[in-house]
Amino acid sequence: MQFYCCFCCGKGSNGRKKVKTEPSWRIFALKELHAATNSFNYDNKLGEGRFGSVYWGQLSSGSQIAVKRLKAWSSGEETDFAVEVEILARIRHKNLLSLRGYCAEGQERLFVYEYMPNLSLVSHLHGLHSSESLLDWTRRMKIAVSCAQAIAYLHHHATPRIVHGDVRASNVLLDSEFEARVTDFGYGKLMPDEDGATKTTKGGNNIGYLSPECIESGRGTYMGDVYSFGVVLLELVTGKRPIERLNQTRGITEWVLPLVYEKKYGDIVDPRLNGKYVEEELKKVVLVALMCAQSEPEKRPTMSEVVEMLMNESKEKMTYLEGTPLFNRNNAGEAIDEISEEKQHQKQEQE
Ligand SMILES: Nc1ncnc2c1ncn2[C@@H]1O[C@H](COP(=O)(O)OP(=O)(O)OP(=O)(O)O)[C@@H](O)[C@H]1O
Repeated sequence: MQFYCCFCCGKGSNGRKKVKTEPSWRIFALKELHAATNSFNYDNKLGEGRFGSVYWGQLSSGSQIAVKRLKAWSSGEETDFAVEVEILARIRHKNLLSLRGYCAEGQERLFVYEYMPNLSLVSHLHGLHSSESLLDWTRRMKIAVSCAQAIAYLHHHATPRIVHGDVRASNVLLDSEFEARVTDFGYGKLMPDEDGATKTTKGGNNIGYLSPECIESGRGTYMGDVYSFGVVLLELVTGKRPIERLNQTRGITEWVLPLVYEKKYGDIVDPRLNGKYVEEELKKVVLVALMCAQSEPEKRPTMSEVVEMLMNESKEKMTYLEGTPLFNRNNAGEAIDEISEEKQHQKQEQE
C-alpha cells in the first residue's frame, strides 16, 4: 500500500540528510483562488453538494484545481477549522483525493483539491458520461479495488483512523487513468450538526447507501462504511442506482440477491458491457458486495478483508462462499426479511 509523506525532512534510510522540499499542501490566499476560478464564475462551476459549490480553476503554475467553497461558516470555530483541516491534509494515499490546501479569510472557507478530469463514478454510471460507456470491465475492477484500498487505508492505517461516513458513487472521483480517488472523508468531524450527529449521515443523496444501524443512530461507523461500499460495488457492476423508485421502492441488494440464488450472474451485470466481462471476477465482486451489505454489522467483513478478497480470493473459495447460507435460496426468507427491515428504515428516513 503506497502513501505519501507531507513533509520530507530529517534523515533518509541511507543516513544522508534529505533536502527539505515544499509541503504538498498549503494555505491559499482568497485573491489567488479568485484569480484561478475567474472569480467563482458560473461557467467554472463543476457542481454543488451539501457543503457548498465546487469550481474548476487553474493556478498561475498551470496546474488544475477544484475549489470547494463552503456555505456560510461561523467564525467562532476558526481554530478548530484550521486544526481539523491540517489533520485531514496529512492523510495521504494514492486513492484518496487529498487536500492541496485551504483558505480561511473572513467568512470564507474553501478547500482546494487536485482536479479530477474524469469526474465522479456517478457521472459515468448515471450522469453526463453514462451514454459514452467508458467504464469497461477492466476499469470497473480497477475502481472496485482502488476504492476498497482507499477506505481500508482510512480505517486501518491513517493516523488518526477515520470513518468516511459518506461512501457513495458521487464521492468516488476518477483520475486520468480511471483509478478511484475517494473524496469527502472527514467532513463529519469538521462540520457536525448542533446535536453532534455527523451531517454526512443525514438526508441528502445518501439514501440507499446507509446501513440500518447508521440510519438508526445518525452516526457514521467503520462497519457502516463497509455496508455503503457494498452498495457502491453493486452499483458499479449492475449500472443501477442503489434504490429504484418504480411502483415501490426497491434496494439494489433486494434486486441482486434472488438472481444470485439462481446463479444468474449474467442478468446482474450492466447491459452496457455487452457481455464483455470476466465471469469469475463478476461473481467475486457480487458476493463480496453482498457480504458487505448485510444488515447485521458484525457479519460484515472489515475493509482490509474486503481488499484481500477482491485482490486474491481464489475461484475455489468463491465457489465455497456461494454455498454458504447468505447466498442460499433456503435462507431467502431470512435475507428478504433483513432487507425489508432496511427498507423500512429508509422509508422512515425519507419521512
Ligand atoms: N476534485 C474534483 N475534480 C473534479 N470534479 C470534482 C472534484 N470535486 C468535486 N467535483 C465535482 O463537483 C460536484 C460537487 O461535489 P461535492 O463533493 O460538493 O458534492 P457531492 O459529493 O456531489 O454531494 P455532497 O457534498 O452532498 O456529498 C460533483 O459533481 C463532483 O463530481
